[in-house]
Amino acid sequence: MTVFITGTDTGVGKTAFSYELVKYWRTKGYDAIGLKPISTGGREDAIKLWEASDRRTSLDNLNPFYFPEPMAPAIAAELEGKFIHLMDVQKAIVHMVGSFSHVAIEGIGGWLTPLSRKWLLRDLVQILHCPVVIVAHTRLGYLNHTFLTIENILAADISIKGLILNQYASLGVVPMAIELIETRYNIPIALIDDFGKSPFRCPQWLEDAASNSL
Ligand SMILES: Nc1ncnc2c1ncn2[C@@H]1O[C@H](COP(=O)(O)OP(=O)(O)OP(=O)(O)O)[C@@H](O)[C@H]1O
Ligand SMILES: C[C@H](N)[C@@H](CCCCCC(=O)O)NC(=O)O
Ligand SMILES: [Mg+2]
Repeated sequence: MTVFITGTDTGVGKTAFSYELVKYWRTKGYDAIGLKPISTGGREDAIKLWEASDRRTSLDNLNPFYFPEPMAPAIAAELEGKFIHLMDVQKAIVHMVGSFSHVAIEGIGGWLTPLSRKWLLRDLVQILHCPVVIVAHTRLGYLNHTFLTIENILAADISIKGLILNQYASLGVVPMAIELIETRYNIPIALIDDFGKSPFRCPQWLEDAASNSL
């Protein structure tokens, strides 16, 4: 199975979640890998996913496009005199997806992050035809960001596997907040605590999807 891990913003826990998910899949015996096709401002995310993936491929395969400036890829690439071609990114991802049983592809920033003057992250996911998992950090304002993200994904006809409400304990996500999301969009939700406090538990809906894919 392949899932695209997107978020409501940068810094919401996409890497943290993808890292735990890939490690979990591997402990279950799946040949799983985490990809970070595009990164800016360093390769830390890619290195984390590389470690979770037991370095089953090279760092360059896992993270083929990287730019030093910590900005939107469209800007970081131009500052280097480069341009991100959507088809090149798609090709690099498809090559990896074909070699592993379980793949978590981490996006970059939020859902509409610009990859170039022409393309957004959404366009990449559209041509990949893979379902998304949305990670939302539950700091105040997350409901608005979550609704905006969900609505845009659905409008693009992309399937949503589920929503991760990350570090929910810090805000104390209340039952009504969950109800507001569930009744409006009818998507599976998982609450994820701080990994320092409690061990990772794979959301049941992701678990079911993973075993069904074999
Ligand atoms: N559930 C969690 N438990 C502990 N730490 C977390 C958790 N979620 C996120 N963090 C921490 O919060 C910070 C931001 O998370 P992370 O790097 O995963 O965000 P991101 O969405 O991948 O950001 P980017 O857009 O830069 O890729 C990191 O220091 C990460 O370790
Ligand atoms: C620098 C950040 N950490 C991240 C890029 C975030 C882009 C945000 C773009 C924006 O919406 O302004 N890079 C990355 O995930 O590789
Ligand atoms: Mg990240």
